[in-house]
Amino acid sequence: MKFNKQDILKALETISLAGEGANMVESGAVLNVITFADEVIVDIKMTTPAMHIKKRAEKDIIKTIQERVSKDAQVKVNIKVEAPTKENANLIKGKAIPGIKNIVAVASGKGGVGKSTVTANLAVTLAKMGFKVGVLDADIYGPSIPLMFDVFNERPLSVNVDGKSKMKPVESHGVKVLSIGFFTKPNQAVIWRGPMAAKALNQLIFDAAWGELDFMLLDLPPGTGDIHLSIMQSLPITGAVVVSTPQTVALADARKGVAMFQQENIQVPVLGVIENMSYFTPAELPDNKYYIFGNGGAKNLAEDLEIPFLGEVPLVQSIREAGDIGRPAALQTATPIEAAFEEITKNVVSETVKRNDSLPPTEAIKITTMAGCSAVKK
Ligand SMILES: Nc1ncnc2c1ncn2[C@@H]1O[C@H](COP(=O)(O)OP(=O)(O)OP(=O)(O)O)[C@@H](O)[C@H]1O
Repeated sequence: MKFNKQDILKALETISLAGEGANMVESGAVLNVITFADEVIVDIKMTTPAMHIKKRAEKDIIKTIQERVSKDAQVKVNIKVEAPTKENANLIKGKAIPGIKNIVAVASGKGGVGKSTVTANLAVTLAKMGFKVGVLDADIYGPSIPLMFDVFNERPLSVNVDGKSKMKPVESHGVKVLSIGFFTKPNQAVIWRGPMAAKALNQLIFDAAWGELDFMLLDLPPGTGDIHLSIMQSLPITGAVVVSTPQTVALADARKGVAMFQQENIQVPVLGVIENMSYFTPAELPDNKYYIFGNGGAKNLAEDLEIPFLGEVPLVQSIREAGDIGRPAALQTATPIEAAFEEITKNVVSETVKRNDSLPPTEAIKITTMAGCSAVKK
């Protein structure tokens, strides 16, 4: 006996997949029906890999065909799972900026965890590796990058580029720097709404003569407020790095930070988590480690959220001192601090490359200088 394909389709029109209003023929879930002797093969596609929903669909199909067409039908159901394609998922938003290949936002949920310190050290390490680097200090609440690069008394000059006046970033330690702090008075609390901050930052990016950059690091304000939403939605951010200490309160805020980037209307890929102040090491006992804020918290968080762990930075007096005198500690050669930042920076570069590779070719922004990073050699 051979069954009629139309009868099978008619039977399948009486059932729908869980969560879908239309019947499975109308919704396009039924891909194909093949009948051969007493066999009926139904190919369907689903958007969920959930086992119990797959099982239920299979059971419903078999039951319906046997009830409505023939109880002798030997029904086989093939289920193909197709994840829904999210529009604009992980695409770079905003206008691409000529000459700037990657914008990496450095964020933290909690304040004071060392986000600016990490940004400054990442920047000088990238520059040492041969990348062209810029830092844009977007921390409107407490712009500390000018201090960390010893340029707090400087102001960007105006230069003429193709007949237009542009701001020339200040240069220090091989890194181009612009800060919102150059334009606000010291001791003045800045009260800005998100769109205002985003507009000011847009100017610092688009109306500045950055030249060619492999990486622009964006030092974000702490927290997860509307400022962040505006910045993320209006600037073409390649990816974000979240800095946290291993302390429970900082980790809880870092989790919120990651969630913010992964939010439906933001979708900035998270390149990973960096743990700062992982352990304290006194200068006179360099082999001793004291886990003041807890042990391994950020690594566990990264594992839990299934995002890369980019590395850890110890709490050492010289990092603070180096920041205060405006010469990031990673510039001190042949030190464990230099090695720690090199490791983290390599991881940031390789995660950026991976992220760019997973974009459609038209959107992909490639890094051209691969110096110092084995992970990017192809
Ligand atoms: N690993 C470290 N070892 C020693 N001191 C550190 C370390 N990381 C940061 N610091 C010090 O901690 C203080 C806060 O760091 P930083 O300003 O980088 O934090 P932040 O997260 O950017 O702060 P904010 O929330 O104000 O933006 C600074 O004095 C800095 O020098």
